[in-house]
Amino acid sequence: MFNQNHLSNIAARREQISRIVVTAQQMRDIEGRIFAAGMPVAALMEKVAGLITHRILELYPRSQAPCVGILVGPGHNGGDALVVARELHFQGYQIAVCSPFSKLKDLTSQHAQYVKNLKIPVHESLEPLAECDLFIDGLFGFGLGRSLFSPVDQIVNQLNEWSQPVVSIDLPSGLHTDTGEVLGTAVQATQTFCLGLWKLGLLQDQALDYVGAAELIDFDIPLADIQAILETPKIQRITPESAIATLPLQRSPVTHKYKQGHLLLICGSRRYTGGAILTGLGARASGVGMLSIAVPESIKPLLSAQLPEALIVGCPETESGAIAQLQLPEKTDLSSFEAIACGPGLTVDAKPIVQEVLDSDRPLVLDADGLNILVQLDTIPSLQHRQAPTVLTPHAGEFKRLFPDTPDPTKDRITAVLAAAEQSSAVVLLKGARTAIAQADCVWINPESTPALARGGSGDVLTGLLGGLIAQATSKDLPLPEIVATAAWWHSQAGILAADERTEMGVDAFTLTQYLMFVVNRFSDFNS
Ligand SMILES: NC(=O)C1=CN([C@@H]2O[C@H](COP(=O)(O)OP(=O)(O)OC[C@H]3O[C@@H](n4cnc5c(N)ncnc54)[C@H](O)[C@@H]3O)[C@@H](O)[C@H]2O)[C@@H](O)CC1
Ligand SMILES: [K+]
Repeated sequence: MFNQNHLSNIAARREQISRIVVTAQQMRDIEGRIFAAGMPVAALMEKVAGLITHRILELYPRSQAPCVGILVGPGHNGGDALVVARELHFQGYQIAVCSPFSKLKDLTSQHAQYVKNLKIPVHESLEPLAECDLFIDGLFGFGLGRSLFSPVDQIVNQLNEWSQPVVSIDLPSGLHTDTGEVLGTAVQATQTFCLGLWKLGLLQDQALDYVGAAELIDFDIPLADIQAILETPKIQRITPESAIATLPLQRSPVTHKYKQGHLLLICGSRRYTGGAILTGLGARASGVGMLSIAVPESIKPLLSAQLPEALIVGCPETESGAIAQLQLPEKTDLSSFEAIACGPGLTVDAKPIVQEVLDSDRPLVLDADGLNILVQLDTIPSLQHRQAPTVLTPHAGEFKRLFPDTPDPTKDRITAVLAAAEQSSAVVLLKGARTAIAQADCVWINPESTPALARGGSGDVLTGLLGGLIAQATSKDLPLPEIVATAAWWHSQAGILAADERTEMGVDAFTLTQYLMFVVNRFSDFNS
């Protein structure tokens, strides 16, 4: 009987699976449970390779890629590749195999034997595959334990030089499964079919030049086996569903502006006026009920002209044009706001202001010069004194200044951001191509972005957006790191949308603010 419930359970499971990120060891343990439960290793390899073959038939039809070169390593990644070789052979592709290892795991060796018996040519070197239109990289998967050495490193370098399309099975051979580090050399894939669950290394910035378009091949790992293994750190991919679920999309029919959150932005200086405007426009897009923006008195008219709906608070300024002192309207103090976001364009001359907001009992976002001043005030003790949550939004340079004692964020961003969150008790958002957000022992990774966002002012937009979301969320009791994750996702999706329409060169920070609302519109169905 047709069971609608069963189908929606399958869809929900797929979505859950797409959020999970694993290390090599976790994958090995999960795989171990499946095999211990009775799934034959060979059967699983057949299933996975069948799914890969199916995608290759769709993406690279025989008419476009008649001749396919298959690179085979010693382990089960090589076994997968040999099954794909066999199946593509039966579909009429012309196949040539390069298998440079003399010793193969048993199952891989059996597949190699059968492929040879089918008269598919198997070579030790790559040269005979020079005329192939497409390559399948099955050299190493999550079992790679050390740097590539001769002759495999030369094979990989030669393959990269040929610049033909390459499909990597599980991950590009040569990448560390957890850190994404290049171990000697690595395959530059056009497409990576990640098997079963997302491997952490594919979501690390340093891997991105090698991964190409990444796609998950879901082979129905039972959720119970995953849950039995995954403890901490818990690493999650942000999905449209998870992001949209945290947005304050629905308002009560009877409400008023102060019930929709009141955000205080503290930003700008005579030197940096644009940062304040962009932060304000980011906050505007968040839908926040009330927006107050504290700036130096002399730039108040500029802000008022750009953000007529906001309450612009002109403050006394230093000789250099930074805010000298917060001068809030009568009967208002910092506790009047649901959230404070502070930093863009401040200059480091606004040090007393940052001290004041750190001392407040309000949720606080610190960015840009707010972070530079925090370093001067001594990061960890300043944060540990806080009575309310703090969100820090550094890029890698600011991160290193804030947290000199964590692992290098350019080598392993996830370990670094986890260490920073643990040391500071703050929510730390480490900006990058794959922005990572950590609190305690949990990390959220934004899996999609665009280099179009590598542009002055786009971080200011994020600060405003984030502040506005936090201000709205406090009344709704939503978990803070998930709101931060949503802001990061929303911001990057707006960049993607804008770049699609205007090219990557066309996404200046002001334009970005204009695309934010379209993202919610486009994805709001995910919430129903
Ligand atoms: N996890 C799963 O449930 C599944 C895994 N499968 C495949 O199995 C793969 C993992 O298989 P394996 O554990 O056999 O690992 P790999 O196939 O990644 O390779 C490990 C083998 O390479 C050798 N090796 C490691 N580093 C080397 C180096 N630098 N130079 C030379 N040799 C080196 C190891 O001694 C070992 O024999 C996955 O990536 C995936 O492709 C699939 O077959 C089906 C399902
Ligand atoms: K591979």
